[in-house]
Amino acid sequence: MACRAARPFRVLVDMDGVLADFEGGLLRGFLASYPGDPHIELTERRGFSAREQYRCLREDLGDKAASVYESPGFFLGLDPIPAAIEAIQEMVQMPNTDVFICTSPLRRYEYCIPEKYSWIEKHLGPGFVERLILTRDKTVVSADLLFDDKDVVTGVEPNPSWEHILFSCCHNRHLKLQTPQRRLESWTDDWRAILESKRSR
Ligand SMILES: Nc1ncnc2c1ncn2[C@H]1C[C@H](O)[C@@H](COP(=O)(O)O)O1
Ligand SMILES: [Mg+2]
Repeated sequence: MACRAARPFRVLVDMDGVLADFEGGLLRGFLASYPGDPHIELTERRGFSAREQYRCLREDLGDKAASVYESPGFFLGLDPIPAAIEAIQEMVQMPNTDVFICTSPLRRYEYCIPEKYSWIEKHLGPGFVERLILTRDKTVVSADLLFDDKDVVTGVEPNPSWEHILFSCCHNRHLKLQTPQRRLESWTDDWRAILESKRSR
C-alpha cells in the first residue's frame, strides 16, 4: 500500500476583527455619518453583531450601523489590527505551514468583496491575494487551526477539522471560555506557542 506524506500544517486566519479593525472602522464611520445619534463605545460592545447591538440601543440605529460597513471604501479603509501584519508575514514563512485568510463576505457584497482583495494587496502584497478564501461557511474548510473573533463559528459541518482559537476583540472580551477552548489575546501574545502545541498533538 502506498504511503501518503502528511500534508503541511494548515492555519486559517479570519480577517475582520483579527487582521482588519472592523470595530474601530465602524465606530469611526458611525460617528462621522451620524454625529447626533447615540453610539456604542468599543468598551461597551457585546455580542458579535454590531448591527444587532445598535438596533437594541434604538430601532433605527441597526440599519444606520450597517449603512456604514456597506458603504464604498469601508473595508479598504480599515486599519490593520496591531501586530497582525507582522504576525501573518512571519507565520507564512514557517516551514511546513500553509496559511490562508478565511473571511465571510457580507450578503451585500458589492464593495466588501473587491475591497477585501484590495486590502490584502495593500497591506500584505499581491502574493497574499492567492491565500484568500471567501466563504459564508468556514466549517467546510479543512485546517488545523482557525483564528477568529466570532465566539461561535457554525455551519453545515457539525465537526469542523480545525480548532477555533478565539481572537480577542471588544465584543468577546467579557466571554468566559469553556475548557478546552483557547483564546489569543492579541498578535503580541504567544500565537507561536498555539501553533506549536497544535502541531505536536
Ligand atoms: N462585529 C461585527 N458586527 C457586524 N458585522 C460584522 C462584524 N464583524 C464582521 N462583520 C461582518 C463583516 C464580514 O463581511 C462578515 C463576517 O465577518 P468574519 O470576520 O469573517 O466573521 O460580517
Ligand atoms: Mg471576524
